[in-house]
Amino acid sequence: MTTLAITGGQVLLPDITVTRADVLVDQDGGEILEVGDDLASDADETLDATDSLVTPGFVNGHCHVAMTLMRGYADDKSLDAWLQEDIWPTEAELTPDDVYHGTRLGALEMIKSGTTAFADMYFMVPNIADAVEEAGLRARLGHGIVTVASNDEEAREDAREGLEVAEELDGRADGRISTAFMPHSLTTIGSEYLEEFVPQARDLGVPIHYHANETTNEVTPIVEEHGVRPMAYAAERGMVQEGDFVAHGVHLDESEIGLLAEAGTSVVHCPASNMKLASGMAPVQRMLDAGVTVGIGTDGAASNNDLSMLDEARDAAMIGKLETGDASAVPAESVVEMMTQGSADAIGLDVGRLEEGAPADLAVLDLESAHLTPRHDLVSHLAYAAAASDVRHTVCDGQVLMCDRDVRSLDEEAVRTQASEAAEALVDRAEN
Ligand SMILES: N[C@@H](CCSC[C@H]1O[C@@H](n2cnc3c(=O)[nH]cnc32)[C@H](O)[C@@H]1O)C(=O)O
Ligand SMILES: [Zn+2]
Repeated sequence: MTTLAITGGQVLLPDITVTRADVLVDQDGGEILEVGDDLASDADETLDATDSLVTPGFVNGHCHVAMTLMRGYADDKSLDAWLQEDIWPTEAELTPDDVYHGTRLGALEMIKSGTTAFADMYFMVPNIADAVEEAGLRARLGHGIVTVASNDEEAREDAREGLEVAEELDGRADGRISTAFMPHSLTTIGSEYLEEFVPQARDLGVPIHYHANETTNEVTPIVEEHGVRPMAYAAERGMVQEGDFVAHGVHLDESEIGLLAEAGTSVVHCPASNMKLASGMAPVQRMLDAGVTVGIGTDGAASNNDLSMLDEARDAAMIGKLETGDASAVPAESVVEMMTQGSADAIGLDVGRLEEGAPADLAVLDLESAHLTPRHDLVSHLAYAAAASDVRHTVCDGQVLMCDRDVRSLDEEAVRTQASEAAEALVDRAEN
């Protein structure tokens, strides 16, 4: 057995308390052997964690990773205008190579900011899987199905691709890749396609993931056309079941929150995207009170504009207070729980907890900086003060992806150069 020890640090435990401990990892099995005292002695490799905080790797519950290529390309617009005027025309020019390079760039950013697992909805998913495998990350991937602008044949082809991706990529990268069936949203895919294809996804045994209730424009048309709220509409089509997860859930009423809680369908909260696109404020504290599993996601880099879960955690805490008018809502413990266990549970990965037997996915944050001084409460620091650049080591599945800010699984320089070139050529094609 090859072992890795992370020594001398403060460790964030599953009950969201911090204690002084070492972590011993079985690298072959990718599993945590022990969290305790003096575990260093005969490990094959040691990562120093003195004056550092060891946390579970952060879990980004909803993303479109390859959209890093469009970071900063179209800002300051509402969701509909942004998608229709800028994003979709540019995405129409994306090549499989672009998606690969954009995903590698996003993976690099995630490794550098302590994220070890994510859920992703995009297209050309085999190229995404290649980049994930190379980067050493863990992911739940799916093909985003949109039928609004297609004829029947194209729509069914797109839905079939969603099924194929879910079936064929599941288990790739030594099991680090799993899949889901991903209709884009309740308003961008026709009801007849949901009725035909959701049962087939159920037969594959994969979860279903989609954007829901992100803006009022995603609520009103469903109420007008079908006479029920979107979550009831989704439930009627078999899309609100245990293990399913929706992105956003901004405009949810009490009946919908109750439905999600009862079904065991999770919500991935994307606060930065919701603020930037002026979509609204999700009722996160009410969802938590009702027993809904809530995770946190960045959404794509073009509506955020970064993939740092630490930024997202702070945004979640801040907007949670603003939404309720109560400064005790969505406290530090809740956001730290949501960015680790909450997101992991939402996307159905058995990660997010540093304990014996758990997958060895973790991040180590350097605490020796002005903005993390003094150290009254490290959970508070994680939620409110820590930044992506504080992350010094990242480990996924027992493998060291970054050591002392040096990324091992990817050539940082090459990834950035190739992604920049792909992004420039992409925008050129889209504009000419
Ligand atoms: N098969 C579809 C792609 C769907 S992937 C997921 C889509 O979600 C888009 N997207 C990114 N952020 C958001 C958001 O916040 N709400 C809705 N859609 C988004 C993204 O640009 C991408 O087009 C097609 O060929 O167009
Ligand atoms: Zn999204």
